Amino acid sequence: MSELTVRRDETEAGAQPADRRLIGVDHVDKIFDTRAGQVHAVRDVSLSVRHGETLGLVGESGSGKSTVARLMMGLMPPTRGTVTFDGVDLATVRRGDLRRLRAQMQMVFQNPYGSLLPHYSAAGNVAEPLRLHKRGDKASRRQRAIELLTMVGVNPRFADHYPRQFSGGQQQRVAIARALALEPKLLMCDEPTSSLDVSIQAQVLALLDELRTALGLTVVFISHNLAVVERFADRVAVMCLGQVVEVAPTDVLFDTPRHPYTQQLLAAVLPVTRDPLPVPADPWRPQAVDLPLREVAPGHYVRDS
Ligand SMILES: Nc1ncnc2c1ncn2[C@@H]1O[C@H](COP(=O)(O)OP(=O)(O)OP(=O)(O)O)[C@@H](O)[C@H]1O
Repeated sequence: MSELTVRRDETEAGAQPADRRLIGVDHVDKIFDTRAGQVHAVRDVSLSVRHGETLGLVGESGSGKSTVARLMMGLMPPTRGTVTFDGVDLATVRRGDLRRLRAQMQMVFQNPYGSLLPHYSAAGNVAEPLRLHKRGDKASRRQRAIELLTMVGVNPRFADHYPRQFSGGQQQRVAIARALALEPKLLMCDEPTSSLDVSIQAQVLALLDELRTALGLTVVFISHNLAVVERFADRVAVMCLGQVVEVAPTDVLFDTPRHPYTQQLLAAVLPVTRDPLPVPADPWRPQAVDLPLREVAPGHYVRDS
């Protein structure tokens, strides 16, 4: 790791001192060139994720959540700005070092079946990252895969079953076991329960909850389901039209949402479980504005609109 370029970042809106950040996203834009023109998917996003914390990322479809997730994982470069992982600038890191860093960031996807290799058994799927990263021999990888399957609640008797032979919830457990195989620091969960039945969702969330505590994982949790985010995240960032419009500790954001978009988002879903929040008389219309986040209370940042 000594050859890695280490950036000591300044702090940013919603951020922590550099040494407490596992992920640092600083003034990042992402523009996609498409045949129909440019898509400005992410605009001046600054976010940090502390070691061991769970950051919830919410916002309507197309607001840029998955793009931010992919940028955080170094799966594509930002058009502007910097992304750091454990103090390392992902844009300047060497290819081999990036590969090693990527082992520390693993993703759990919405569709577990689509994310598993259909012709590999459950144990084969879980052992695959170990094989790719040349960890251990075949027997020890299988042994480790079986331990991981057991840890996530898959009966090792089914280790040689194929993904199609499992239920959706069990498939997601296998996918989680595979994500944990390389002992990552970061688990990027992109709608990890959206494709599952409600009762199964609760079980998978409980599992993720146990694992993050037991393994000290840092988690970025993307979800449309605000009730889940409220339960699961330590802090929440709200995205709209490619921008982060508000960041706050979860209880603060849900109790006192300050940005009109956040207020509308919460008002749209929360009356079922909480007292309804007032809907602004003149509903806020999303606009792509380039204004900085303002700190309205300690740790609570809002974009002026
Ligand atoms: N590879 C790409 N090429 C062109 N445009 C893209 C690409 N990826 C994302 N976009 C566009 O960027 C914007 C943000 O997309 P993104 O998938 O990040 O949003 P999202 O909030 O994750 O949405 P969803 O909740 O539906 O997954 C959208 O307008 C999307 O069409």
